[in-house]
Amino acid sequence: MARPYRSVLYIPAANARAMDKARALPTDAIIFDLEDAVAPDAKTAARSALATALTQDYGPRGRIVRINALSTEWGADDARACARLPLDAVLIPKVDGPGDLDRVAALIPDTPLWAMMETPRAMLNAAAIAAHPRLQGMVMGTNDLAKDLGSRARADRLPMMAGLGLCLLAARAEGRVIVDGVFNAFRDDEGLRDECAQGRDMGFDGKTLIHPAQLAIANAAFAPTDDEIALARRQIEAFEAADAQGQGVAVVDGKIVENLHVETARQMLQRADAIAAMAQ
Ligand SMILES: CC(C)(COP(=O)(O)OP(=O)(O)OC[C@H]1O[C@@H](n2cnc3c(N)ncnc32)[C@H](O)[C@@H]1OP(=O)(O)O)[C@@H](O)C(=O)NCCC(=O)NCCSC(=O)C[C@H](O)C(=O)O
Ligand SMILES: [Mg+2]
Repeated sequence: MARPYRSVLYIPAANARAMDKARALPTDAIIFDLEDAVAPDAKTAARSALATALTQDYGPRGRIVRINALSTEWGADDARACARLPLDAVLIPKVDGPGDLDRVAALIPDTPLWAMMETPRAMLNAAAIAAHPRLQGMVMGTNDLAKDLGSRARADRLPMMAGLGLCLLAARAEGRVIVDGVFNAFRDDEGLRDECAQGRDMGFDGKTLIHPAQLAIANAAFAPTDDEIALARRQIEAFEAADAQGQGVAVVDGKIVENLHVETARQMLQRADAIAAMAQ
């Protein structure tokens, strides 16, 4: 069963207390961050603290490590350290194209790779990045993207829409996971709820988060609701009954249900099962 990624919490790898605390947090996955959340003079200590933290049990939570870019003085050592650590994926920042994945893949033979989608060039190369054979997931880096675009922050995220849409199309074309960017105002619950709803409507699997207070909102926003689950069950039941009578279409609540809707309904039930399994 595919793992859910409703909530993906960044934790600075320099913060041993927060990494320990995360073992009990209701997050689907964790990004242990060696990059932007760690100051330059704390990079080496953070790498050691991360190695210690990863000896602990994180239960069903996905363990993703964001390394520094290979163009920095820390990137290659980060990648070599990750090759020896128990983790589920390595997240590469500032990816511009598939060559950036090749270079990290050469240092880390087996672990799945994820790409930060946060440069204008990455938006234009999204299809090639998504098609890289080692890529498992994409994370939107909307802060860096806004910086490079020179765009203004807007509640409706209009300036982000072209990039978000291109990355979603690319990820879905290749069957990759894709997680939305962070919401910086971590005490603004209403703003976060709105942005999660927008990301969910667009098709993202979940949202990256910066504070534990954001977890419950993202987990709720990206999970199927009880109504959606009930409707999915009724659609499957109605379609199977129609199919048994040689008909290719059923009607539920005044709307047609065809094969493709049943596929969506089954995927939704699988997602609900995967979420329920996280809670056990
Ligand atoms: C934003 C913060 C600096 C706020 O920290 P703080 O002031 O300590 O918050 P609180 O006092 O409310 O914390 C309460 C307790 O929760 C723990 N905590 C806080 N944040 C986390 C976390 N992320 N994971 C786990 N636990 C966390 C505190 O330790 C407190 O615990 P306790 O002491 O037991 O009471 C801080 O939240 C933070 O550093 N957040 C992460 C920031 C980060 O990782 N930034 C980089 C990723 S975002 C990014 O790079 C975007 C992307 O690349 C782009 O371009 O868009
Ligand atoms: Mg960034």
